[in-house]
Amino acid sequence: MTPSPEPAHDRVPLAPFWRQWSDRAVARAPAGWTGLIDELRDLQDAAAASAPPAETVARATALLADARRLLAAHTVADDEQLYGKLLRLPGRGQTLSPPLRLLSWTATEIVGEVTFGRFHSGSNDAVHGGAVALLFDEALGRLSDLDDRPPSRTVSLRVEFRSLTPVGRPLTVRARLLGQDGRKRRLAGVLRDGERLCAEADGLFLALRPGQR
Ligand SMILES: CCCCCCCC(=O)SCCNC(=O)CCNC(=O)[C@H](O)C(C)(C)COP(=O)(O)OP(=O)(O)OC[C@H]1O[C@@H](n2cnc3c(N)ncnc32)[C@H](O)[C@@H]1OP(=O)(O)O
Repeated sequence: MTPSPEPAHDRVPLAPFWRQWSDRAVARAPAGWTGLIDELRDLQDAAAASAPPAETVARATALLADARRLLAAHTVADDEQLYGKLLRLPGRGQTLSPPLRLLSWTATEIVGEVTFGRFHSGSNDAVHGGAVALLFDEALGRLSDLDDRPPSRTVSLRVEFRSLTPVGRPLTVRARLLGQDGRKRRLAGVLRDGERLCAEADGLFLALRPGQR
């Protein structure tokens, strides 16, 4: 696999399993679905950042309950859900972890950009450590399963927090495949704010056997 000539997240090569998984969700997604997910992400940040008066709390709670009832009327099994499966989109259509935008990639390295919102703040405008681990799981997992490699699962993830990870600024994440030994893939990642190292991680991913979920 050669480095991408025109880096763009939606051109990241997907292995057959993930391409099918993602394309099936794209085909079933109704018009406006990605707008709903973007709104949900903005809502999480707005809720985390606000200190509203009681009338606003009551109105927002009623609106949220309405939205929840509308969506819950269309609950489906995990296999049929759309959330998190749009792999060609930064954030892949989910709000658990902040959108990871892949800027460049080879078979053994990806570089991406991420901005944490207030929703992922732990305290003092610093990102919660668990959210940093979430980002690494996402970035290392994405590289682990890139190209034609069979799908894998994280079996071990170790994170070292080197300095505070700021909220609201574009950060760079770099993941590398260090080696493969049978089903085992060793990966490492770094998260930087400009030149400053915020955190680094190493992980072990295990390729699933055929039929294993
Ligand atoms: C596209 C979206 C990107 C997002 C990516 C997100 C990725 C994730 O978060 S996945 C979710 C979190 N991970 C999980 O839930 C995994 C839970 N674990 C499992 O399901 C199982 O352990 C599974 C299926 C991965 C492997 O089970 P199984 O096939 O029975 O493997 P098993 O025989 O136990 O182990 C295989 C080898 O790995 C080794 N191994 C297993 N776990 C570990 C570990 N934690 N540390 C070190 N080695 C390990 C074993 O020792 C064994 O080594 P050897 O072959 O040398 O004896």
